[in-house]
Amino acid sequence: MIRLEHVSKTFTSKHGSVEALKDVSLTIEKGKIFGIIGYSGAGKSTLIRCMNLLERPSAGKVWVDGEDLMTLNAKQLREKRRKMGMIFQHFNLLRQRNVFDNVAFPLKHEKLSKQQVETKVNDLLALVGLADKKYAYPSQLSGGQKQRVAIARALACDPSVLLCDEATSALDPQITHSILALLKDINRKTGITIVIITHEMAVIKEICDEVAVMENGVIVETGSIVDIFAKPKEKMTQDFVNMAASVNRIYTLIEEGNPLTELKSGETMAMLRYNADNTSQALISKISREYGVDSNIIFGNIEVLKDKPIGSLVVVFSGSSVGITHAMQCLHEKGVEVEVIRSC
Ligand SMILES: Nc1ncnc2c1ncn2[C@@H]1O[C@H](COP(=O)(O)OP(=O)(O)OP(=O)(O)O)[C@@H](O)[C@H]1O
Repeated sequence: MIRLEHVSKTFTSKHGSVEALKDVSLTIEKGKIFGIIGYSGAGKSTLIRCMNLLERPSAGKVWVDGEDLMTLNAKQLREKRRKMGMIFQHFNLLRQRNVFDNVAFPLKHEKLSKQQVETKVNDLLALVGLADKKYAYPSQLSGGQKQRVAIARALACDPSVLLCDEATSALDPQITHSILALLKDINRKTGITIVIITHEMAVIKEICDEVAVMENGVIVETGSIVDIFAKPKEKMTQDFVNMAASVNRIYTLIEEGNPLTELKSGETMAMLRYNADNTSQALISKISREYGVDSNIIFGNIEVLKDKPIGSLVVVFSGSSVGITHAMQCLHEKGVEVEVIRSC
């Protein structure tokens, strides 16, 4: 388990100081895949680097598996970090060493025989699907293959935690998918805790159990992936959720003045977010029957997250203004989040 308590980090230079983290508290349960999302400069990298003290917090405590990292001396911290693997956006492989030597590199402190190292590295390369690239050099590998080597190297000392700093940001969507599938598989097989920082909600959606949303050095919202996608509370979270869904195109279409988004007098356009608890109910027919409100669905998408259907619809309601108000109230009472986009 990772626990941050009131962690702050201020960078000071001759140009002034930057408060990269402001009183951040966070608990990541053992065995979870935990995502941290935010725009550039939100403080994500600083936060993940505080988890293994690559960055030392200016204030606060960092607990990993019951140990307060801030109290460890340099040697103890080195030991601890060996149990906390880390991978990076640009892989950070040793260019002059082949794949085998890159993966074997962290094992030099492990007091293993040559044969044991050989077996360990072969097992890790098999795990990441690179058994046939043992003698290749990083320059001979694709981006996805380099990240697989980095993952094997990060797992060499059997860590309890794997920290992923924008690990898929340099990869195309298909390779990103395969790397995330690999991380998920490793999490399932080994029970390792995985922390992922990213600016892409698609990454969070594909792999994480829980997510924290960061803005200006603060965690603005945290929760299970299902709750965050179904009921995002903060504006920043809503923006990220919309970004991952095709329904967010509605805002671009409105800006572009697309005829699809034009409303007639008395119409209201709304975003409806529904979750597993209300997807099976015929709510659109219900509001039509009970309040005489027609619903024209402009966009819709449904996802299955953690085996639960989560969906969003962009709908234009028409009917009497009282009817529309009651219809939206009724949807809200049934657990559907209703956000009015525009009315005419
Ligand atoms: N070593 C440093 N010295 C001074 N300021 C820093 C340092 N590292 C980060 N910062 C500042 O701290 C803030 C948070 O940076 P950080 O890299 O943690 O954000 P981020 O969310 O990871 O952004 P990105 O996605 O662009 O990497 C930024 O304003 C950044 O300029």
